[in-house]
Amino acid sequence: MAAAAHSLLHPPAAHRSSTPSSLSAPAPSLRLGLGARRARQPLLRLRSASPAASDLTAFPNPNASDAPPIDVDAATAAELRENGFRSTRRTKLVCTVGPATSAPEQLEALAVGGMNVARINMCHGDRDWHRGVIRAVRRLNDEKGFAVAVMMDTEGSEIHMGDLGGASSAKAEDGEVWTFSVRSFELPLPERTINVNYDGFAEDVRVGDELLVDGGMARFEVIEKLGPDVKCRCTDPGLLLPRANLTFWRDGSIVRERNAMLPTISSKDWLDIDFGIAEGVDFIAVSFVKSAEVINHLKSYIAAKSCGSDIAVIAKIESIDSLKNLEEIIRASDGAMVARGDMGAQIPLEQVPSIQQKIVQLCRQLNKPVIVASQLLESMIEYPTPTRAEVADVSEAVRQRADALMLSGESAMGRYPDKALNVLRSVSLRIEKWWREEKRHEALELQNVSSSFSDKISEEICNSAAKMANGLGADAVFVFTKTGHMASLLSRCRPDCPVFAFTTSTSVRRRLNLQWGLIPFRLSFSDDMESNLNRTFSLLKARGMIQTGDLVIALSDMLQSIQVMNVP
Ligand SMILES: Nc1ncnc2c1ncn2[C@@H]1O[C@H](COP(=O)(O)OP(=O)(O)O)[C@@H](O)[C@H]1O
Ligand SMILES: C=C(OP(=O)(O)O)C(=O)O
Ligand SMILES: [K+]
Ligand SMILES: [Mg+2]
Repeated sequence: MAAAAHSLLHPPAAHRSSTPSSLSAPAPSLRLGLGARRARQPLLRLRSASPAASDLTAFPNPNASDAPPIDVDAATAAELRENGFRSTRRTKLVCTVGPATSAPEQLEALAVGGMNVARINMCHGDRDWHRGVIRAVRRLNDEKGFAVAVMMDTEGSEIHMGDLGGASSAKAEDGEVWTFSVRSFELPLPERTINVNYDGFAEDVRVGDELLVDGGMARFEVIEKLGPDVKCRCTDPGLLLPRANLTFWRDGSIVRERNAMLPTISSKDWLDIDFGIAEGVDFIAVSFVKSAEVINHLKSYIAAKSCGSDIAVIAKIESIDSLKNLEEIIRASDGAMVARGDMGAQIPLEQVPSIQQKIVQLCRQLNKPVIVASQLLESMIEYPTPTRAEVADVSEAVRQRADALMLSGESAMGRYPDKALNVLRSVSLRIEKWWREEKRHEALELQNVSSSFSDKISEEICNSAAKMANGLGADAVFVFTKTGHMASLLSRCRPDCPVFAFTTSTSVRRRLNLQWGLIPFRLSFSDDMESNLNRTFSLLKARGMIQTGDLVIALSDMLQSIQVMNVP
């Protein structure tokens, strides 16, 4: 992993003869004549007095790898060629991969359809299956130039049912008596019997408690306790799915006895995390986060274990505790997920929309990417078109300008994964366009997020560049960034035009793929902005992705500069 990332810093084969000192001279392929010279004369240049951070300086290695000069996928290139900058999709799309989408050709169809991040849910599937999916996504990226990131979502230790002995679902009818038990059974399971993963379950529930499956997909009343077995009568019939979440309620409140003491990251989760680190996943989403402490703990664990490779930690906001400690959790994390499925099982449903909006805004203030998840297109698990209400829900998340939308069952086990993805794509495009044209988005007053002076400069540069881009009607902002930080600060401003983020590392490129409005490219570059720009223009022009005359605002985190220019 570390070795692979390192080799990506090497310049492309075509520039093998370059040495650091010769970088400002145009490389042979950059003899563009008049156009190239024009690019070296920006209309405006602002440069801060602060010296460039030394760790941001690129030193091309003369033993270059055979990496192509720029990594871009065919789907993005085609989109830019056909529709131009203005109509690229800004909202990112996360697809949960499951039995309906795990074959290589199904994954490719999702990538072509706009999947930016593939999510694997560790509640389901086994190690070999997960490994197969992660490697298939990597292969797709290597062979087809995609930058699909992989997100591993932990199981967490909340109470849930077992896997129904292999059945894909079970139906509970009104009045039926079912046994919920912590015993382990031989297969096949006795009729109307459900395993529960939490040993304290039978002790904690009381006769008269209400038991909700997945927040109300089915309801039971506890009628009798017999040692490890709890007999429950179905009061609201419904479908039971493998590993469905269980909550129990007493006098109208959710009961959180000893289960509130369960660790957020279970021992099984730690093994999964080790596996994720070894396989080089890009994101780890932590289920049922209760405090910032667990996020800090995981981040130090990853730093110690992964020798330099950077895995981002996403806090899933889905429990009452996570709402109590919201701001400190988000500050500690690299991003958040509004996990509306379990959240809706823990708080009254009518509170979910306002909490969603609050989390989305808070994440933007704190410069953390945010994903809106669960039931966006739930009916498309079975039907080829969404309900009007689902389209309205997706539109609202896009209007709030969340970074990303997520499919769960729709892509994991639904009948129409590609159609569901296409609905997210077309609704995002339409709403984004509408809001841009009508200038309908409320101007969010962005507070300062930077602590160091150097970061403050970057932040001010990004805020100004976004404002200039809107004011000048720029076609694109280009940002050359090593760590991705400046790209994320630009994304936070939600400018009217797309942001082309050029980074030397494939892992940074994949991580940026979760963030609103960023089109990430892998490119080796130097700290000479003029030569970077010339080279980038020529590479993108050769692919038909930009044209002479396009108005570009270019930033770099090496020089902390802003340039405004027309593409030569
Ligand atoms: N790896 C997998 N193997 C089998 N089924 C899966 C897998 N991932 C997801 N699913 C199915 O897709 C459904 C929706 O996925 P998701 O929302 O991630 O899980 P959950 O419903 O457990 O929260 C799951 O209930 C499960 O039926
Ligand atoms: C995304 C969620 O988590 P999971 O699918 O893992 O339950 C959720 O609860 O909304
Ligand atoms: K999960
Ligand atoms: Mg959940």
